[in-house]
Amino acid sequence: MIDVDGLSFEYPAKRALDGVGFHIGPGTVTALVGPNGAGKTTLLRCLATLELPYAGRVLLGGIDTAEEPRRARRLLGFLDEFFGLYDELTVLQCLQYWAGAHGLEGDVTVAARDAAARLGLADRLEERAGSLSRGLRQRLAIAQVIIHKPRILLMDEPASGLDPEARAGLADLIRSLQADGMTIVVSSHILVELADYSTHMLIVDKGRVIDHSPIGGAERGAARLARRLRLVLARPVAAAALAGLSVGPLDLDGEGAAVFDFAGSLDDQAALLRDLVARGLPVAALAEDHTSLQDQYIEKLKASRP
Ligand SMILES: Nc1ncnc2c1ncn2[C@@H]1O[C@H](COP(=O)(O)OP(=O)(O)OP(=O)(O)O)[C@@H](O)[C@H]1O
Repeated sequence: MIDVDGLSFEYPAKRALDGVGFHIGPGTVTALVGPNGAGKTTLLRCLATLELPYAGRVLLGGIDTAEEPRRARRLLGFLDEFFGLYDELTVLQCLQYWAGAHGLEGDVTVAARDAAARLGLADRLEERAGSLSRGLRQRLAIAQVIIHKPRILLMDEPASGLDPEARAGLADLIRSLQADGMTIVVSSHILVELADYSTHMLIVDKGRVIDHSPIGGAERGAARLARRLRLVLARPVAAAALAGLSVGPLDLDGEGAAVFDFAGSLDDQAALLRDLVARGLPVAALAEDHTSLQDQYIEKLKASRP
């Protein structure tokens, strides 16, 4: 759905992207991560046709963005890190305006109300955008860029300024947009949250792609079949004590912890826990592993540096 080849971009005194290439499949959610100044925003702006690369190609749904930018833009929703709103308009008017600007057919008010409801803004329709709090402005900006149900959604730091409840709401929204078939790229520094909904991680550093891989093993991929679990034992045990488990052999580290992909249901997870306890193992925890994305990121970044 997104194909990038040999992409380079330079600001007057800085090469921000240097021969970037990758392929993003349809229906995936890609976490775009990297240190400050790595080139994430520049990359998203090139994908969104807002910057013209000095070398390389970007294809969106097979459309070359340099040759047919207007056609490519119809596939796109883009949330800029520093977005602007029409402060004098109400929430409803902002959304009606964007629905009209995208040439939506049918009743723009229905589309506007629908997008507002998805972002928890249904009771704010008559408030002026200029009077909204930072987090509510962020939600309105997101509603604006999904109102035309784009096939590709690019978001630069969408969680910044959102309170914890709204961030959880954003994760739910991203999952539901993915379920609608949208291909999504999200740049963020909050890896624990990205792990909640991303299927792939694309790491950039110093304008280059360091790594691009599915999160939690290839079989997880877009279908999110497997979850990553972390087992923690109160003390290390002999490998033989873990033989014959339904998940196959587990590789305990020196402190008695193991991280592994688990394709079963929550009932299967409960059965695994019962099995571990029945074996007399000192189980301190068996839960979804939310730290692994951060660990993977740090490891891959370190490995890429001399
Ligand atoms: N308008 C600009 N003019 C000159 N240099 C720029 C400009 N915008 C970005 N840069 C430089 O290009 C490089 C990439 O910046 P970019 O904003 O794409 O990084 P980023 O990964 O999004 O960073 P952050 O995580 O801090 O938002 C940085 O070295 C930055 O200083």
